[in-house]
Amino acid sequence: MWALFMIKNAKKQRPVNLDLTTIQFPVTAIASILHRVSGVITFVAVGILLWLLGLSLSSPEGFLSASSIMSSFFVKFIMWGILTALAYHVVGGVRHMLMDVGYLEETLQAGKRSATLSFVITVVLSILAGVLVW
Ligand code: HEM
Repeated sequence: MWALFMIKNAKKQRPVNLDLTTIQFPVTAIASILHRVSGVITFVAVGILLWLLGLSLSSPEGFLSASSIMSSFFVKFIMWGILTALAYHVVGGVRHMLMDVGYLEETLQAGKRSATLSFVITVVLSILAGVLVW
Protein backbone atom coordinates (compact mmCIF):
# COMPACT_ATOMS: atom_id res chain seq x y z
CA MET A 1 0.00 0.00 0.00
CA TRP A 2 2.80 2.38 1.04
CA ALA A 3 4.76 1.51 -2.13
CA LEU A 4 1.69 2.29 -4.23
CA PHE A 5 1.33 5.67 -2.51
CA MET A 6 5.03 6.38 -3.16
CA ILE A 7 4.74 5.51 -6.87
CA LYS A 8 1.62 7.71 -7.32
CA ASN A 9 3.29 10.57 -5.45
CA ALA A 10 6.55 10.23 -7.41
CA LYS A 11 4.59 10.42 -10.64
CA LYS A 12 2.86 13.62 -9.49
CA GLN A 13 6.18 15.26 -8.63
CA ARG A 14 7.81 14.61 -12.01
CA PRO A 15 8.66 17.89 -13.74
CA VAL A 16 6.41 18.52 -16.72
CA ASN A 17 7.06 21.17 -19.34
CA LEU A 18 4.53 21.27 -22.12
CA ASP A 19 5.42 24.80 -23.24
CA LEU A 20 7.35 23.97 -26.41
CA THR A 21 8.32 27.63 -26.92
CA THR A 22 10.54 27.47 -23.82
CA ILE A 23 12.39 24.32 -24.95
CA GLN A 24 15.59 25.03 -26.88
CA PHE A 25 17.59 22.35 -28.60
CA PRO A 26 21.36 22.49 -28.17
CA VAL A 27 23.31 23.09 -31.41
CA THR A 28 24.66 19.52 -31.28
CA ALA A 29 21.09 18.12 -31.27
CA ILE A 30 20.16 20.29 -34.28
CA ALA A 31 23.33 19.12 -36.08
CA SER A 32 22.41 15.51 -35.35
CA ILE A 33 18.80 15.64 -36.57
CA LEU A 34 19.80 17.61 -39.67
CA HIS A 35 22.37 14.92 -40.47
CA ARG A 36 19.62 12.30 -40.48
CA VAL A 37 17.24 14.53 -42.48
CA SER A 38 19.97 15.33 -45.03
CA GLY A 39 20.82 11.60 -45.31
CA VAL A 40 17.19 10.78 -46.14
CA ILE A 41 16.99 13.67 -48.67
CA THR A 42 20.22 12.41 -50.27
CA PHE A 43 18.79 8.89 -50.45
CA VAL A 44 15.66 10.13 -52.29
CA ALA A 45 17.81 12.43 -54.47
CA VAL A 46 19.92 9.51 -55.77
CA GLY A 47 16.82 8.17 -57.58
CA ILE A 48 15.92 11.57 -59.08
CA LEU A 49 19.50 12.32 -60.17
CA LEU A 50 20.05 8.88 -61.73
CA TRP A 51 16.75 9.19 -63.63
CA LEU A 52 17.77 12.64 -64.94
CA LEU A 53 21.24 11.35 -65.89
CA GLY A 54 19.68 8.38 -67.71
CA LEU A 55 17.31 10.67 -69.59
CA SER A 56 20.11 13.05 -70.62
CA LEU A 57 22.27 10.14 -71.88
CA SER A 58 19.46 8.26 -73.64
CA SER A 59 19.50 10.27 -76.90
CA PRO A 60 20.00 13.85 -78.20
CA GLU A 61 16.24 14.43 -77.68
CA GLY A 62 16.55 12.99 -74.16
CA PHE A 63 19.37 15.44 -73.43
CA LEU A 64 17.17 18.33 -74.64
CA SER A 65 14.29 17.10 -72.44
CA ALA A 66 16.63 16.90 -69.43
CA SER A 67 17.95 20.41 -70.02
CA SER A 68 14.43 21.78 -70.50
CA ILE A 69 13.39 20.13 -67.18
CA MET A 70 16.42 21.77 -65.54
CA SER A 71 15.50 25.21 -66.87
CA SER A 72 12.44 25.59 -64.59
CA PHE A 73 12.89 27.67 -61.43
CA PHE A 74 11.11 25.08 -59.31
CA VAL A 75 13.41 22.25 -60.46
CA LYS A 76 16.48 24.45 -59.95
CA PHE A 77 15.27 25.19 -56.43
CA ILE A 78 14.86 21.46 -55.73
CA MET A 79 18.37 20.81 -57.14
CA TRP A 80 19.78 23.56 -54.93
CA GLY A 81 18.05 21.96 -51.92
CA ILE A 82 19.45 18.53 -52.84
CA LEU A 83 23.00 19.92 -53.21
CA THR A 84 22.68 21.79 -49.90
CA ALA A 85 21.47 18.62 -48.14
CA LEU A 86 24.32 16.62 -49.72
CA ALA A 87 26.84 19.29 -48.68
CA TYR A 88 25.61 19.23 -45.09
CA HIS A 89 25.56 15.43 -45.05
CA VAL A 90 29.15 15.21 -46.28
CA VAL A 91 30.38 17.94 -43.90
CA GLY A 92 28.48 16.36 -40.98
CA GLY A 93 29.74 12.93 -42.06
CA VAL A 94 33.36 14.08 -42.09
CA ARG A 95 32.77 15.63 -38.62
CA HIS A 96 31.45 12.28 -37.40
CA MET A 97 34.41 10.40 -38.84
CA LEU A 98 36.92 12.87 -37.35
CA MET A 99 35.29 12.26 -33.96
CA ASP A 100 35.29 8.49 -34.54
CA VAL A 101 39.05 8.39 -35.25
CA GLY A 102 39.70 10.60 -32.23
CA TYR A 103 40.89 13.62 -34.19
CA LEU A 104 38.13 15.79 -32.68
CA GLU A 105 37.71 15.68 -28.93
CA GLU A 106 34.48 14.08 -27.74
CA THR A 107 33.67 16.86 -25.27
CA LEU A 108 30.55 19.02 -25.19
CA GLN A 109 32.54 22.15 -26.02
CA ALA A 110 34.36 20.58 -29.00
CA GLY A 111 31.05 19.09 -30.19
CA LYS A 112 29.34 22.50 -30.04
CA ARG A 113 32.23 24.18 -31.85
CA SER A 114 32.45 21.58 -34.63
CA ALA A 115 28.65 21.58 -35.07
CA THR A 116 28.64 25.38 -35.49
CA LEU A 117 31.61 25.18 -37.88
CA SER A 118 29.86 22.54 -39.97
CA PHE A 119 26.84 24.88 -40.30
CA VAL A 120 29.10 27.74 -41.44
CA ILE A 121 30.86 25.51 -44.02
CA THR A 122 27.47 24.28 -45.26
CA VAL A 123 26.20 27.86 -45.73
CA VAL A 124 29.28 28.64 -47.89
CA LEU A 125 28.84 25.41 -49.90
CA SER A 126 25.12 26.13 -50.28
CA ILE A 127 25.86 29.58 -51.74
CA LEU A 128 28.33 27.96 -54.16
CA ALA A 129 25.65 25.37 -55.08
CA GLY A 130 23.25 28.23 -55.82
CA VAL A 131 25.85 29.82 -58.12
CA LEU A 132 26.32 26.44 -59.85
CA VAL A 133 22.59 25.82 -60.35
CA TRP A 134 21.60 29.34 -61.51
C1 HEM B 1 24.26 8.58 -51.58
C2 HEM B 1 24.88 9.14 -50.59
C3 HEM B 1 24.46 9.03 -49.14
C4 HEM B 1 23.26 8.70 -48.59
C5 HEM B 1 21.94 8.35 -49.29
C6 HEM B 1 23.43 8.73 -47.14
C7 HEM B 1 22.44 8.47 -46.22
C8 HEM B 1 22.63 8.35 -44.88
C9 HEM B 1 21.62 8.06 -43.91
C10 HEM B 1 20.13 7.86 -44.20
C11 HEM B 1 22.21 8.00 -42.69
C12 HEM B 1 21.57 7.63 -41.38
C13 HEM B 1 21.37 8.87 -40.54
C14 HEM B 1 20.82 8.51 -39.16
O1 HEM B 1 20.24 7.43 -38.98
O2 HEM B 1 20.94 9.35 -38.27
C15 HEM B 1 23.62 8.26 -42.88
C16 HEM B 1 24.55 8.28 -41.88
C17 HEM B 1 25.86 8.65 -42.06
N1 HEM B 1 26.43 9.13 -43.20
FE1 HEM B 1 25.58 9.13 -45.03
N2 HEM B 1 24.72 9.09 -46.86
C18 HEM B 1 25.37 9.29 -48.03
C19 HEM B 1 26.67 9.71 -48.22
C20 HEM B 1 27.55 9.96 -47.20
C21 HEM B 1 28.88 10.48 -47.39
C22 HEM B 1 29.52 10.89 -48.73
C23 HEM B 1 29.44 10.54 -46.18
C24 HEM B 1 30.84 10.96 -45.81
C25 HEM B 1 31.24 12.11 -45.66
C26 HEM B 1 28.46 10.05 -45.20
C27 HEM B 1 28.67 9.92 -43.85
C28 HEM B 1 27.76 9.42 -42.96
C29 HEM B 1 28.05 9.12 -41.57
C30 HEM B 1 29.39 9.29 -40.88
C31 HEM B 1 26.86 8.63 -41.02
C32 HEM B 1 26.65 8.14 -39.58
C33 HEM B 1 26.30 9.28 -38.68
C34 HEM B 1 26.03 8.81 -37.25
O3 HEM B 1 26.82 8.03 -36.72
O4 HEM B 1 25.03 9.28 -36.67
N3 HEM B 1 27.32 9.72 -45.87
N4 HEM B 1 23.85 8.48 -44.20
